[in-house]
Amino acid sequence: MSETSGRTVLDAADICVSFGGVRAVDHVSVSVAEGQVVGVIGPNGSGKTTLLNALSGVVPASGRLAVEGHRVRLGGPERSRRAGLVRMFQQPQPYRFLTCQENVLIATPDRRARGLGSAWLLRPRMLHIERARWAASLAALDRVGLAAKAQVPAAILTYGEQRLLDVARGISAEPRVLMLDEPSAGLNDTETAQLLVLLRSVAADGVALLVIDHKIDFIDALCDRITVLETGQVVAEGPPAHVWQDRRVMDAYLGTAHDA
Ligand SMILES: Nc1ncnc2c1ncn2[C@@H]1O[C@H](COP(=O)(O)OP(=O)(O)OP(=O)(O)O)[C@@H](O)[C@H]1O
Repeated sequence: MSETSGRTVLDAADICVSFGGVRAVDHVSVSVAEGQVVGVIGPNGSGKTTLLNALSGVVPASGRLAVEGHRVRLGGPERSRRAGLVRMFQQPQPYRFLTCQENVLIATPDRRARGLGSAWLLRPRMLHIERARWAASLAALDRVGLAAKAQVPAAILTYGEQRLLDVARGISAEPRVLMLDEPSAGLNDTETAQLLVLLRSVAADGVALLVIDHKIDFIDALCDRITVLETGQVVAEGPPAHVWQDRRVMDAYLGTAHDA
């Protein structure tokens, strides 16, 4: 793990989300550089998922969002997606009756020329593009260790494999920012360690990662920086070693043993 000094890819400032009288996210700012992994931790109900929802455009939010220096208007999932934000959910969400490869293929950007002219006149080119998409989908499955299961239905994968399939789909969507909500949930220690290596390799490709998780060892080993939320507000931020020294974080995560 190293703290990168790449250019900023995700820059979110002053993000606020309210549900009726509840301010779920309260003036939260977070930025992630190219190749960097930023963790978001905090107690249940502290606003972590809602922050990701705001950045993905699926809940009404105020504040400013920029991806690679380009402003993205909040509140539109398509706008966030077009800007390069890709979101993975708490529960793996494969299409259960499609094969693993088909699951990845439908997450792959489709750059085919459209229209009747394209369909016929550009046929050789389209075939070439389709072959490349199929090869890329297999490469993504290989990268997460699922190449041997490319042709089996997603329904028969274990829970851990479904998570890996989700990561393969995320990578194939060519994200600039990959946002993961509790990716290690339900994984055993070996699977969690494999996921850590995989996510670091995705970051090494230059993708900016924003990761919510409750497993502190996983977050500590994975992240370059950590943002800690409590009741919707940032209460600590910085490299892991700095954040773990924060008294509020110690109280919340390490109990009161440090007082002894
Ligand atoms: N759609 C919604 N409608 C009303 N309130 C909501 C909604 N979504 C979240 N909340 C509230 O917003 C606050 C933050 O919830 P959120 O799910 O973002 O927390 P979290 O930190 O992700 O929690 P957890 O770790 O349990 O997933 C909570 O008080 C929650 O009840």
